[in-house]
Formats: sequence, structure tokens, C-alpha cells
Amino acid sequence: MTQKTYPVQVVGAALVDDLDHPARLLVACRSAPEALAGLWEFPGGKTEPGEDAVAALRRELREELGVEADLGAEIPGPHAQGWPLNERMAMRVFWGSVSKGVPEPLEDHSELRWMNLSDVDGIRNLGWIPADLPIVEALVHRVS
Ligand SMILES: Nc1nc2c([nH]c(=O)n2[C@H]2C[C@H](O)[C@@H](COP(=O)(O)OP(=O)(O)OP(=O)(O)O)O2)c(=O)[nH]1
Repeated sequence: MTQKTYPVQVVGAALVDDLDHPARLLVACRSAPEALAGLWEFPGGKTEPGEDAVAALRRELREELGVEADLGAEIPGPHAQGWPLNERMAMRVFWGSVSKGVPEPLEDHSELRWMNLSDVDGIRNLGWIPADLPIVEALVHRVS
């Protein structure tokens, strides 16, 4: 059986305070486009042609949040390309932690928020981009 191919590869980071003993997760509220404004997501974005996922994610975190990050294991999705977002896009999500700088909503976000990972209901009910909900479930399952 051949797996579906998604033409647009997105990458996202589950940024936590400590990769070995995570207690808090950074979530980001989108400011654009209009259809997604006000919804919460994992910081990240689209990979560029020829760019690998980890390099793309480092670049996006630098551009969007102004930070350098250590990236850890992937939160594996059901496809090699990660978690389907729609017919055209899938997202690979990696654990990460900030190694330099303080995250700020420099681009694409109206607000950043550190959520306690023990606040599972608070995380679930943030108002995520709907396509992210299976990823959020996998994430809370992994830390619980
Ligand atoms: N970063 C991110 N994007 C997500 C998530 N969930 C989700 O459906 N998306 C969608 C929204 C966008 O359509 C797409 C990511 O594109 P983007 O607009 O953030 O990408 P980008 O920073 O490279 O921006 P651009 O070049 O398209 O302007 O993936 C998520 O958790 N994080």
C-alpha cells in the first residue's frame, strides 16, 4: 500500500521548559490569516524546498519567536510526513527546549503562553487549530 504524499510539509515544536523533565509547554496564538487568527498552535511553519525538517524548525523558531532551540525526539504521527492537517499539508512535531533567548511573539502570533503540563484540561481546551487536536492528545498522553 502506498502512503499518501502531502505536497506541503509543515514542522512544529512542542517547546517545553526541560526536555528530560517537562513541566511546561509553550503554546502560541495565531494572528493571521483571518481564518486561523485567535487559534492556538505549535510554533513552526512550512519547510522550504531542499530544507530538512529540523533545520526548517530551527529557522522558524528563530524568525517567529527569536530563540535558538535544542530539538529532541519526534512526536510521531500516523504518516512519515507526520500529522495530516488537511488534504495538502502534514506536520512533523518535535519536542524542543529554548537554548538561547526568551520567546517573544515577533511574527505570526498575538500571544505566547506557558501552560503547565499538569493542566491537561486547560491545554485541551485552549482553542487549538482543529487539526492539532490529535497531536495535543498524543502529547498529553506522553507526559501523563
Ligand atoms: N505552525 C503551525 N502551523 C499549523 C499548525 N496546525 C496547522 O494546521 N497549521 C497550518 C497553518 C498554516 O496553514 C500552515 C503553516 O503555515 P505557516 O503560515 O505557519 O507557515 P510559514 O511560517 O512558513 O508562513 P508562509 O511562508 O506560508 O507565510 O500549517 C500548528 O500547530 N503549527
